[in-house]
Amino acid sequence: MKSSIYIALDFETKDEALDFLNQNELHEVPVKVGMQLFYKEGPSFIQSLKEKGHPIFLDLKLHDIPNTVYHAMKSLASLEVDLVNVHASGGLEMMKAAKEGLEDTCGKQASKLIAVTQLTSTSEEVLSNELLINQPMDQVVRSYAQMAQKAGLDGVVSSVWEAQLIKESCGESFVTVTPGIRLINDATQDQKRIATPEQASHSDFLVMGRSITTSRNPKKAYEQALKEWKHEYRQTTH
Ligand SMILES: O=C(O)c1cc(=O)[nH]c(=O)n1[C@@H]1O[C@H](COP(=O)(O)O)[C@@H](O)[C@H]1O
Repeated sequence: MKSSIYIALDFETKDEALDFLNQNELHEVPVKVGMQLFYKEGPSFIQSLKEKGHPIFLDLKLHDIPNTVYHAMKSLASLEVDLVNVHASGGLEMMKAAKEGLEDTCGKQASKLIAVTQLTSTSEEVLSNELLINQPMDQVVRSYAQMAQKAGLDGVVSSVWEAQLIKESCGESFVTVTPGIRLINDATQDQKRIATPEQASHSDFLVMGRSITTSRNPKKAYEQALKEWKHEYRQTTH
């Protein structure tokens, strides 16, 4: 998998999503399909995106008992997308079951599996006051990432601000996927742990929705994000 930016297709219908991609000439770009569109349009939409050559992150964030997650992943495996995810808070056994479900269907060719550590919409305050987790965010994210690695997963979702710690703890090949990305001066909206593409030097993949999809010029916004991110890449790796 080449590092890239997944555009979050958080639209109401497949027609809206496809029009967005066509009108902005975003051909074959990596896309993320989440609950909003998948619940409405289902597997046939995934198939049509694949036929158009888009790499796909199917973001359904499974979180249930291990047996249910195992069978759900068996169903999702047959869609043969690039990336699927679960919530790490489902625990070690659930994550192992998710991986088994994928591999029992597709073997080593299965979709890559990643776990959400803590949502980028969760602040330190919410972590401690609502979720009653009394450890700093970066420690929680690190230990969920280590648990995901122990379960045999390929990587995790976190904010940009924990990506370096994850790489240090789990190794360079453990994949870091970071949403909560905003171009400079864009509104934060419901996100809490945001960063610009330029700050994302330890991310293997970025996920960007509204900064691109609601931009006046989405293609330009996408290219701008890639440029800022890759610039940072060059500075840190050479
Ligand atoms: O798993 C995800 O993709 C995800 C995890 C997370 O912690 N935060 C997060 O924002 N996301 C997704 O990433 C996208 C971010 O959208 P924007 O805030 O519009 O850029 C949404 O589709 C979210 O569902």
